[in-house]
Amino acid sequence: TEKVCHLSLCPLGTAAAPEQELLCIFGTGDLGRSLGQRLLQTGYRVVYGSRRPHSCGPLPERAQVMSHAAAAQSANLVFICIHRENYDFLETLAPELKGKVLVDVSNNVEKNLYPEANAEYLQRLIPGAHVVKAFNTLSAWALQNGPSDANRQVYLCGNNAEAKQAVSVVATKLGFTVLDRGSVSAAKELEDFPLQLFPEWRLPLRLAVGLTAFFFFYLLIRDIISVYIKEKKDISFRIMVSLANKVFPIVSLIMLSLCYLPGVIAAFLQLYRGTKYKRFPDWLDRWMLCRKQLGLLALGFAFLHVLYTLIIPIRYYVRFRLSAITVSEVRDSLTAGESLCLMQ
Ligand SMILES: NC(=O)C1=CN([C@@H]2O[C@H](COP(=O)(O)OP(=O)(O)OC[C@H]3O[C@@H](n4cnc5c(N)ncnc54)[C@H](OP(=O)(O)O)[C@@H]3O)[C@@H](O)[C@H]2O)C=CC1
Ligand SMILES: [Cu+2]
Repeated sequence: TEKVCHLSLCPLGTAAAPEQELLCIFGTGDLGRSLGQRLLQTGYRVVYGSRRPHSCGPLPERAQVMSHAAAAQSANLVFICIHRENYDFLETLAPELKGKVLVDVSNNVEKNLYPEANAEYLQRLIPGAHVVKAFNTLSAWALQNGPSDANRQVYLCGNNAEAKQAVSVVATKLGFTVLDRGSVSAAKELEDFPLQLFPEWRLPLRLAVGLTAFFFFYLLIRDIISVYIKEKKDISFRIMVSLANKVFPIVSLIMLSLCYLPGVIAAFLQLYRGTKYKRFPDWLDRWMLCRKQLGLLALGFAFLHVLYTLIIPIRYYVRFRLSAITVSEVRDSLTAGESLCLMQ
């Protein structure tokens, strides 16, 4: 209350702003720097813990750098912006980190690299601290530039409710929406998130590529190679536009039907079972979940079909114009020649 009074009494409001909270960041790498910059912009004070406090790379202005132990002691919340492979030294800091909230932001380069999640490993190294897994689904770039529509959510999990609360307050102040995923046993799942690049698109995309390849080769053999063998006519110039324009609508219609079919199957299944409160079989579940992607791909192929259909008449028109010009020029020169003859 003293600070509030002080502020309201000061007419210009310039003196003594309320003391800002001090947060600690271990590691002065890409992520540590971006996070620190963002925290400073939000109004926090930041202290870095580093192996080389005097010779680390460029850090945001107004941030302090100290040894790990000194930095840990000065703050209650420590972001561990270090790769899991280098966590082991943290064990020696257990006394300084006792009772602190440790935020594990780490990711792995592939799934199931280690038997336990990074956050669980960190908790095992420092049992006296409260580990919270958070921010790992964001990139350093997204952190530095602040939340965008695509990157608004911060997933977190941890065993200690107060620790989670403290981290979610920081995340909210940074402008993110916090999604609590439960206890630290959810950390494995959170660590796998960044490794799944658009998982729901994988199956539909493979299907689209497979269908396109299949119909392309089928039509190539049927329309072009067979004509070449039978009639010795080379119409390979058709491959680029006419043939492609046959493939697109076929693939588009198949994808569209695949988009609607699972809904119909599901409806029949529900009628057959006489209830809608029963799980669908796994294959149907997965199929239902990628309907949106199937539909969007179908739309994409239909769009290509429209585009190519518009291109073909333009091509013919240009060819027609060219031949028309040639014909009229030949005719002109002929008539000119005739009149010359007549004059002679
Ligand atoms: N970069 C990104 O976009 C994202 C990164 N992450 C995670 O953040 C963590 C850090 O990533 P990033 O900043 O990119 O990595 P960097 O390699 O850029 O930085 C890692 C930092 O860790 C410290 N460090 C390195 N080796 C050791 C060691 N043997 N002992 C102690 N400290 C060491 C160093 O800091 P110093 O020299 O000061 O001690 C170094 O700057 C990783 O776990 C990563 O998975 C998560 C999401 C996104
Ligand atoms: Cu068509």
